[in-house]
Amino acid sequence: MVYNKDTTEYIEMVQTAITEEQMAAKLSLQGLKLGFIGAGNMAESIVRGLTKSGILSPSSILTASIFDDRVDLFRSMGVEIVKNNTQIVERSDIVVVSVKPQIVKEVLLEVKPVIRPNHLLVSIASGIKLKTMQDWSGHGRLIRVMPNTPSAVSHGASVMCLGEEATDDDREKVGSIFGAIGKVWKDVKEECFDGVTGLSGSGPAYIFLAIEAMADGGVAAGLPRDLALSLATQTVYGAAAMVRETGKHPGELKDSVASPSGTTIAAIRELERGGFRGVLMNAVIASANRSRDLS
Ligand SMILES: NC(=O)C1=CN([C@@H]2O[C@H](COP(=O)(O)OP(=O)(O)OC[C@H]3O[C@@H](n4cnc5c(N)ncnc54)[C@H](O)[C@@H]3O)[C@@H](O)[C@H]2O)C=CC1
Ligand SMILES: O=C(O)[C@@H]1CCC=N1
Repeated sequence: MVYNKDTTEYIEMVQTAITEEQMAAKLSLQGLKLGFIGAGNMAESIVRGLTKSGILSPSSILTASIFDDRVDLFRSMGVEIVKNNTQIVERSDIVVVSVKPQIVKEVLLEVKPVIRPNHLLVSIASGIKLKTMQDWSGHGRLIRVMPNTPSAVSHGASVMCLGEEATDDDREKVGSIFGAIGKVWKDVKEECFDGVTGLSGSGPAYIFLAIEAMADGGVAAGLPRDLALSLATQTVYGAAAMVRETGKHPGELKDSVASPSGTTIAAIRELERGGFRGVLMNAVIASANRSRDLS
């Protein structure tokens, strides 16, 4: 789409520095109401990312919460708070089910009487399959998504899988929502979802742990705490950017840091002695197995 410089969309694009693609996504979501059943950490990350992207205004988003502090937090972001889960569905076009997997059945049975054919249900619950969601909700217009919390700062990783009655337009709309808060893989087979949960769903926590541990190492080596934490953070950020932007294999990039008989190879020897790679691999598998158990 090429914009005429006099259109309001073009002026808004220039003023807010959003891309043409983001503007097209924004226009496709105009007038849409997005409801969240479950106002927890992941819902908060999605809402923060969406608000930052400008693709949806906070007033187009609604939720209800059973805990006052969560209500206050979402209200402070400009989100509309309604009385209960039933009202969320009645007032929304797309409803994101963002409660713990153990609660999904209860909330779907609760809202089932007010689900209409025009509603699109999106589940982000780990382990709960599309078929199970369809059985509980009596609704086939479903999309399953596995996002992650870096969505809050526009660096999320989300994968999607369509239920049998979801349309191409549903796919594009949900793709635009999650694409506005990071990268999205729109057509991932449902059988990959446990592995995705183990890798990118839970993965930010492994890296937060690594950043904390590297900073602790810096402190142990005599650095001030704030410098150590800033350096650990920037090092992880820079390493991830290098893998992404050079397209090189991480092994090749690792080799370029490790000089013969130098400091890095001495450190890598310690990591290998501690089973670093095996531990990380096992962490991904443990999370994937837990996701499988939940289904
Ligand atoms: N936290 C994360 O990094 C990710 C979470 N997920 C999935 O997102 C879902 C939510 O996870 P979190 O946000 O971490 O959990 P959370 O515990 O922070 O949020 C769940 C929210 O649901 C609310 N809730 C409980 N019962 C309710 C009910 N009957 N009706 C309405 N709300 C109710 C709770 O008050 C809470 O605020 C889970 O299914 C999880 O598997 C998926 C990807 C990443
Ligand atoms: O810990 C959990 O169960 C959720 C799912 C993926 C990340 N957090």
